[in-house]
Amino acid sequence: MAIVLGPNRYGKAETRVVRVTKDGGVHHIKDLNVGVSLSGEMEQVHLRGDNAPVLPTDTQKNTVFAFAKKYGIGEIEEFGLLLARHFVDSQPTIHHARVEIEEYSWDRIPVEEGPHLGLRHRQHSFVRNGGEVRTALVHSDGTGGAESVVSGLTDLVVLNSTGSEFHGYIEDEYTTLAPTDDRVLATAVTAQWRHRGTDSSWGRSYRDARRCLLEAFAETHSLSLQQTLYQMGRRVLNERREVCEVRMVMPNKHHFAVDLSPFGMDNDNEVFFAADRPYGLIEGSVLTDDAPDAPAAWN
Ligand SMILES: O=c1[nH]c(=O)c2[nH]c(=O)[nH]c2[nH]1
Repeated sequence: MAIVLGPNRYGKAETRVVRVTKDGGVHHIKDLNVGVSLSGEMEQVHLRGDNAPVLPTDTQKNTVFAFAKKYGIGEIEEFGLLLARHFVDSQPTIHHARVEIEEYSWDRIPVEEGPHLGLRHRQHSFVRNGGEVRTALVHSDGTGGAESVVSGLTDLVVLNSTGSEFHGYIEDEYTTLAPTDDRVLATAVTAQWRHRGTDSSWGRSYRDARRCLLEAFAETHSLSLQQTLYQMGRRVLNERREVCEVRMVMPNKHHFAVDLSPFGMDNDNEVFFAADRPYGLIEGSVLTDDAPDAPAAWN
């Protein structure tokens, strides 16, 4: 029996880099969490501990900081491509780079929240935006080689307080769920969308895709979260032709109407118990029929 080395990769996970760009007194902030993962000719390090082909993960981390200074941080897809191409192009032993980025957004402290703040402070004081996190996943075999870009977001928390039904499902001997023609539908959307190419107007594309997800969630009269998920993906694909596949993960954040009859009160879908677990977990992808197969893009 022979034993061989299987697929492997290595890198520095979760480098937290904050880049402040100073335009006179006006500062801008980019706050990222960057994961780098490299693969290539790594037999000898695994088999013999010979580190000759290894670009240390410490160096990978330093490269993230150095590139933040040297090139600044624009759209995260762009920064991901820049890093991924650099690792493969500069190191003969590295054949593939995967760069995963999360972006946390900061807002300037708004006038309503800090009416007494002077202009100087408004230029360099920020409040963390508690909303969703923007994401990017880039794969590159180097400049001119195979590449893929997947954009996305996590934790986009949305709720429809009506316009949602759920009935007509299988009823077996264990079913207790009552059918409903009016319920709260809430979820925390994780969505990722795969681009056909590697040069897009990343910022515009992101904002539009996010808007499509929100509009479709709000506008779909839902008979199930599965149906809503499909409509959300469909909307992105219809409006953003540079995107060919959308994958979504949506927990059903159940809101149960509380029985207030013991207190002599009715409850016309006004008071809910927001359960945190267990929750239904709805996952699915929506793609165009000409979407090229690209399982590696999601790796
Ligand atoms: O939108 C829903 N989809 C389901 O599959 C499901 N199952 C369930 O119990 N409630 C719901 N809601």
